Amino acid sequence: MRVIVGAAIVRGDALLAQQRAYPPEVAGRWELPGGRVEPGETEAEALRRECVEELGVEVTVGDRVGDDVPLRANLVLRVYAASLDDPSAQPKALEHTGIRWINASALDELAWLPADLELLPALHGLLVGVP
Ligand SMILES: Nc1nc2c([nH]c(=O)n2[C@H]2C[C@H](O)[C@@H](COP(=O)(O)OP(=O)(O)OP(=O)(O)O)O2)c(=O)[nH]1
Repeated sequence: MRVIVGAAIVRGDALLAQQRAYPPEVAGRWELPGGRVEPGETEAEALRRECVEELGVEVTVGDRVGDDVPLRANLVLRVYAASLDDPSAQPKALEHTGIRWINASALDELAWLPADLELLPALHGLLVGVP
């Protein structure tokens, strides 16, 4: 089983989402930072690497969020909570069209990738009770 890892980065009352620039079929859709786990990497290492590549920020990886979402044969999306090592850091869209910090009320309105829609209840759970 191969794994795509995603980071649910929460700061204050908001979750970071990024908008895909490619491929054309999914350009404009929103997703969590992350990507493929490379050989020899742990899932947390892959997430830390992807957050540097995609956002230019260092993160600490926490607990799993939700269940694995099947993407295709032998491939799943697996999400972990994460936080910015420097809470004042400004993540940048280095490989994406843009990023947004979204609060619970806007979570359901974004044009998420289909797999991410299945994670919305779990992502809401992360933002519940956040002041
Ligand atoms: N990163 C990420 N990928 C997701 C999410 N939801 C979802 O269906 N995917 C899919 C889209 C892609 O088919 C795959 C990850 O592609 P990617 O382009 O981010 O990963 P990568 O950098 O390792 O891939 P590549 O450039 O080597 O092809 O997982 C999500 O929330 N975050």
